[in-house]
Amino acid sequence: MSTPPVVNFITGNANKLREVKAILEPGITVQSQSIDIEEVQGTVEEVTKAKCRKAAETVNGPVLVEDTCLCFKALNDLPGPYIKWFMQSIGHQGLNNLLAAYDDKSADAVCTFGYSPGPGHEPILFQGRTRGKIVPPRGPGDFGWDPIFEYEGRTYAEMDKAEKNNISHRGLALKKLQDWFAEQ
Ligand SMILES: O=c1nc[nH]c2c1ncn2[C@H]1C[C@H](O)[C@@H](COP(=O)(O)OP(=O)(O)OP(=O)(O)O)O1
Ligand SMILES: [Mg+2]
Repeated sequence: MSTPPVVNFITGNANKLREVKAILEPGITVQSQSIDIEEVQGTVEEVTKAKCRKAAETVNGPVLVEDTCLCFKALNDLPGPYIKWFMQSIGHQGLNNLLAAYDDKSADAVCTFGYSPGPGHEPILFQGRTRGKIVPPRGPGDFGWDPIFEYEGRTYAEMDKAEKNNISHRGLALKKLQDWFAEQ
C-alpha cells in the first residue's frame, strides 16, 4: 500500500465516531463530517447502501457510513434498523417491555459499514454481529442501548471501552474493513 488510508466517516453520532477512531487509528486515519443523511426503510443492507450512495453524492468523494440494528429474535429481528426511533420513543424500559411476553430475550447487535470510493460506485459492505440478550438497564447510560444489551454476563455499558470494542458488532465489522484496506 503506497499511502496510509484515510476514511471520511459520515455520521451524526459522536459516540460512534469515538469508537471508530479508537478501533481504526493509527492504521487508518478517520476524518469525519456530521451530515444528517436520509435513511430509507428496508433491510439493513439496503439501508446502509442507500445511506452510503447519498453520502458519496453529498460530499462528492469517498465516504464511510454505518448503520446499526438491534434485532430481537422473538420479534423476527425487529426493531432492526428502526432501533433509533424505538429508543427515542420508548427507551430502555419500553424495549424490555416489548419482550415481556416472550421467554426468548436474545438479540443481535448488527453493525454494517458501507464504503464508497465516490459517487457512482457500488458501496462495499462490512458487517459485524454480536449475540446478546436484552436486560433491565445496568451501567452508565451515555451511549444508546448499551445498558440493556448484555453479552456474557455484562452489559456493553458495564464494559470498559476497549473491552466493548474488542467483542462488539462495531469492532467485528471494522476488523473486516481493516483486512479489506490492507489488501488494497
Ligand atoms: O454500540 C452501540 N451501543 C448502543 N447504542 C448504539 C450503538 N450503536 C448505535 N447505537 C444507537 C444509536 C441510534 O439510536 C441507533 C442506531 O441508529 P443509526 O441510524 O445507525 O445511528 P445514528 O442515526 O445515531 O447515527 P448515523 O448518523 O451514523 O446514522 O442505535
Ligand atoms: Mg442514523
